[in-house]
Amino acid sequence: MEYVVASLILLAVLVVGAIGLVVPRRRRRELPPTGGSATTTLERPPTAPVEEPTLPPLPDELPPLVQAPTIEKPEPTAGRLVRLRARLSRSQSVFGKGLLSVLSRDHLDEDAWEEIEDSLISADVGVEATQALVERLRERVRVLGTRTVAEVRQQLAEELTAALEPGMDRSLRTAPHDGRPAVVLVVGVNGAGKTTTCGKVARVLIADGRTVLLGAADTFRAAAAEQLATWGERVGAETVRGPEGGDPASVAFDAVKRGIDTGIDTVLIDTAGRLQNKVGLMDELGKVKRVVEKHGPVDETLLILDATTGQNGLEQARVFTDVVDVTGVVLTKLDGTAKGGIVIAVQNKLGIPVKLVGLGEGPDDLAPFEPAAFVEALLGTDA
Ligand SMILES: Nc1nc2c(ncn2[C@@H]2O[C@H](COP(=O)(O)OP(=O)(O)OP(=O)(O)O)[C@@H](O)[C@H]2O)c(=O)[nH]1
Repeated sequence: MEYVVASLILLAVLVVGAIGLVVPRRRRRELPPTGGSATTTLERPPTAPVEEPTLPPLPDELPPLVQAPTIEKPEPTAGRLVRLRARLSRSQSVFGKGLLSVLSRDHLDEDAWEEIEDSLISADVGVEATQALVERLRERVRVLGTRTVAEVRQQLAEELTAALEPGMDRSLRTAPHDGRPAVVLVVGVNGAGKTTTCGKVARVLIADGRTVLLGAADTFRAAAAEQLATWGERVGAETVRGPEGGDPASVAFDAVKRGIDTGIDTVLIDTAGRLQNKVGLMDELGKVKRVVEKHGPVDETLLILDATTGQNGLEQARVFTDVVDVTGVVLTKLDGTAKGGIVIAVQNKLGIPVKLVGLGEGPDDLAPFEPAAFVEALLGTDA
């Protein structure tokens, strides 16, 4: 019995001992390595001293948030009419091919002279101017007797140039004076090309080193002011605008004031298109001019005439001339008509010089008007 009790005690001791040996081993396997230490201290890994991030230095001028529009560099104006001569191709066929081929016939009888008159009238030269021109030409041909094509061409060119009154002053009064900008008022019927002409003239002036401000006195159409401002952005000219439907005279006044305050050379004022038979609108135009003139006289009032409207344009012109004292005509869209003779009619009837001609929709398709170069372009080189 004593042996049994002793064996049981020994067995119990062995079992406890065996458990004691096994459990710590299992625990050790489950625990993460402690580096020999019995206690696990959560230490951060050694770190380098925290440094403030260093920002690169700011540039003197911050780049603009919105990309500024690229300012365009227009072509020089000198010789533009010659460069754009091909645009007169429709008129060229009337003058160069039509007239010259008749004039070069061996015998110029009454029928031939009538044909010549008809061609000139259908090219919008106007009846009176045509008759005067044909009379002079007949006389020269009669006196000269024998005629070569070159001689006839020369005589026709001289007569056409004379009819264009080359002695007229065609300079644009755009230079600042008396400490204030020159003011140019741009007028005409709807769609004649006023806004486009303002933009083209601004380009020319800026290319010549002038500073320009645009006044959007067309307050009827928001799109018109927008169109003008776009031209301004493209060439680097500020545009003064007013609220839609606002008083155009007040916008024009503000534009000139701003031009004076900022020392601008030339202020170009674009007005709304108006029909010459709308009395209220014509009165309004008169008001625009009077209000602007509180700052000083308007230097140039340009009437924009669409060449494709032909003799109708002359009627419009007369009414505008009565209201605002037009100092120069810009004949637009000559590229789209066979009636280049309208230049002669305009000057002949109105006694106002054509100063500029529009020969396309492109930004540089505006040329100073030069009678001799214009006639050369009309007659063409191959005649
Ligand atoms: N072919 C041609 N088109 C031109 C010329 N000048 C202007 N135009 C075009 O004629 C259209 C009318 O021009 P605008 O400048 O808007 O005319 P606007 O007189 O200001 O018009 P409103 O403000 O409506 O009175 C546009 O499509 C121009 O591109 C030109 O010399 N030749």
